[in-house]
Amino acid sequence: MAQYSCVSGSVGLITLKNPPVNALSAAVRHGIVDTVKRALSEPKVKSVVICGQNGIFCGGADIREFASDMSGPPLVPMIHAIEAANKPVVAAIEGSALGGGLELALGCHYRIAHSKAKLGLPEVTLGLLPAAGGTQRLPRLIGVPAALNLITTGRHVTAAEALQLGVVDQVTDQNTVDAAVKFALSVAGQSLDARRISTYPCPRPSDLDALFDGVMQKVRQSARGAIAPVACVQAVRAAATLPYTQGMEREKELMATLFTSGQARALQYCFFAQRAVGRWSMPSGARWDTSKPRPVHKAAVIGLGTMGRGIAVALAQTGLSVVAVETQEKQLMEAKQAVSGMLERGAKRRGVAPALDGISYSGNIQAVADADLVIEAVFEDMTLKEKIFQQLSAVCKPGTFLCTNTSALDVDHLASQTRNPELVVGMHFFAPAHVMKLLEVVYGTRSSPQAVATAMQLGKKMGKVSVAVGNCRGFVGNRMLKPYLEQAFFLLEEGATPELVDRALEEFGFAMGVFRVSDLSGLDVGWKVRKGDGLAEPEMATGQSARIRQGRRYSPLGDLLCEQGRYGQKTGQGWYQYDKPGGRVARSDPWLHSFLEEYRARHGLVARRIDQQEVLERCLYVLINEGFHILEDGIAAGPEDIDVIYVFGYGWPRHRGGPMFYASMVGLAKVLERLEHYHQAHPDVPYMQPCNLLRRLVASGSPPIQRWREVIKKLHSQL
Ligand SMILES: CCCCCC/C=C/CC(=O)SCCNC(=O)CCNC(=O)[C@H](O)C(C)(C)COP(=O)(O)OP(=O)(O)OC[C@H]1O[C@@H](n2cnc3c(N)ncnc32)[C@H](O)[C@@H]1OP(=O)(O)O
Repeated sequence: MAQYSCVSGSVGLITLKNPPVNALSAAVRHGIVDTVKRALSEPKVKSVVICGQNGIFCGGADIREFASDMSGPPLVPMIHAIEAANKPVVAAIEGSALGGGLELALGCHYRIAHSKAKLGLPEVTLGLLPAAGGTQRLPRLIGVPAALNLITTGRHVTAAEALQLGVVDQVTDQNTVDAAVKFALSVAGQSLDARRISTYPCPRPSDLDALFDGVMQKVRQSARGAIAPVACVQAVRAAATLPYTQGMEREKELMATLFTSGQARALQYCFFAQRAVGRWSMPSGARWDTSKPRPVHKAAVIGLGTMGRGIAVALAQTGLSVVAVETQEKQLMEAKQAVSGMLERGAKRRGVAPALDGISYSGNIQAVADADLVIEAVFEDMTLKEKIFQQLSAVCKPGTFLCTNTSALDVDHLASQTRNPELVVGMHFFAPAHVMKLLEVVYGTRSSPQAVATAMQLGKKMGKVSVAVGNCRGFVGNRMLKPYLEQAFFLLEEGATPELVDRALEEFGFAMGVFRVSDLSGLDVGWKVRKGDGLAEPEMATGQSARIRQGRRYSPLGDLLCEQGRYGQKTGQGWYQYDKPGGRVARSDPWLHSFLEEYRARHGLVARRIDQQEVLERCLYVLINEGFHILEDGIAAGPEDIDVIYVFGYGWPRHRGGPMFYASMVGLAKVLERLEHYHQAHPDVPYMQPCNLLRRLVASGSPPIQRWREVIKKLHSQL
């Protein structure tokens, strides 16, 4: 709703009220229409101020309404009526003015922002475009290049940048509503002819075609198949080439296509999923709202390899006091330099002072004695980790939380090495740890809710999207990756090439296909794991047993490449070839193709034609199937947890919503049918056997993803 009052004798003050972000719900739009009418009709009112309650102007249209029939006054005529008013209307922007909120402000005659306010048109991140005149007014106000940048990226700008760009007229450190009322009093009675943005001519850059062609090319490249950024460019082009009314028609037309698209549904699902994962729960019933985190002032990192360095940087950037421990002297010296460099570069980018003094270094584990929380980040070697957890348990002050950055190992086993297993949790960061947004917080059977709450809160403080998950081999992300990688290898055996598989996955929207990622992260990483699991032994790569291990189909292709020293980018050769060791541009490698042909001949495999659809179905559906197992096992509390992990940690295209959402869009019955089909064709691949939960969901009519938790709960109660 919107509340109306008359202040300072002649200013009509309209306050948007819809906690928590004053979204423009139908009730709020009704309120605005009514209160604006009232302000304009009251003779004593000479000017108007629009503000939002509780320090936030407006978070835009109410995204929850998009799923239902949109009723209530539409935004476009509402904003036109404000712009057409014959009394000055001033927007008092505190907190955020985003999406429809900024479009509302652009319909006002003046905009005054608090210095801490953020403004933006983030519709593109929801699969939409600013369709309440944003694509037509913003370029008229700040020029085409700047408008294109804001609209196609959806980025939020500070009040200072907004002032510089010309989005706002004034920035204040004082009470924004008071400043706006004072301003409104000063402009009462003045002509508004030059204040209606829709009447401005749109500045036309001389190289208009070149500008739009360049932007369109860049946008298409980075969009990875997302349609909204492209529509945003088309809408701004309409502003630059058509009269305002026709531009508005084009904006509406483009929005109509986006609004009902699957991509918009996926992106809006991601928006809410990202927030839902913060409301974590554990099978014990412990929850986010009943578990109190303990404050962490001092944190420690053990092991300063790539992961440890990134974690130390991320902790220091949060403002914590950090102790970084590395027992190998040479590595410690190198790490000191590397961490300082990372902190300096990060600080420069953010325009702040580097937190160099926040970190102290030591070669002795005793240095962590007074830390509130320790993150172990040494090699993936259980014996080494066991020793460290025993030492930590002896060295640390009572109550210190002991966390492991393992990406797959047993958190319960590590906890059993300590005196207080309830203080142990996994904090699985993704490389590079100071950049990647995802954090898996892994609770073991004995982890206390307080330990989980503390790790989740620390993750949030570090700017991570933290997801609480249960303990199993690979947790959620890496567990699901295993069958996906396995299928990619099998496809090569059956006739595909790395290029074909990668192209299918990249056209689907992944930033990189599976083989390019493997070259980037190093083939030796997986090789080491497979050796540890007793799967990869040199003598096993030949003869009858080469393609069967532990009773199931196995592909030794990755092992064979490693045996040849082809570790990927770092050695200049992997699934592709590179100019030199460390080179980044992947080129098709004739050697690899001959190697695959020889391999197939050796094993009596006849190459067949494999199309992109088979690549996608096999790679993605086995990954999704494992996701259903994870839900069935209670390792993830809901599909949102899995989807957020895949979008933020594994490059799953956000406009496809995450693997579980994607499955719901494809149709669960179809996913089941294809898995059954492939399992029949490949009975020696257990990952293809459809999960019971998937069958159950299909049997119960494939409910929408928002209702899967009910089916899962029922399943768990029957076990
Ligand atoms: C053909 C039809 C034409 C229709 C025209 C429709 C026009 C659409 C234009 C738009 O305006 S689309 C919406 C654009 N706005 C946004 O994208 C902003 C989204 N919100 C945010 O970025 C942030 O929430 C915030 C405003 C910066 C505040 O951040 P903060 O960290 O303080 O809080 P959150 O945890 O993010 O949010 C709190 C709570 O509020 C919910 N919420 C936030 N924004 C909206 C919204 N616009 N609509 C509905 N709900 C919103 C959020 O989901 C949280 O609730 P939850 O229960 O925890 O999920």
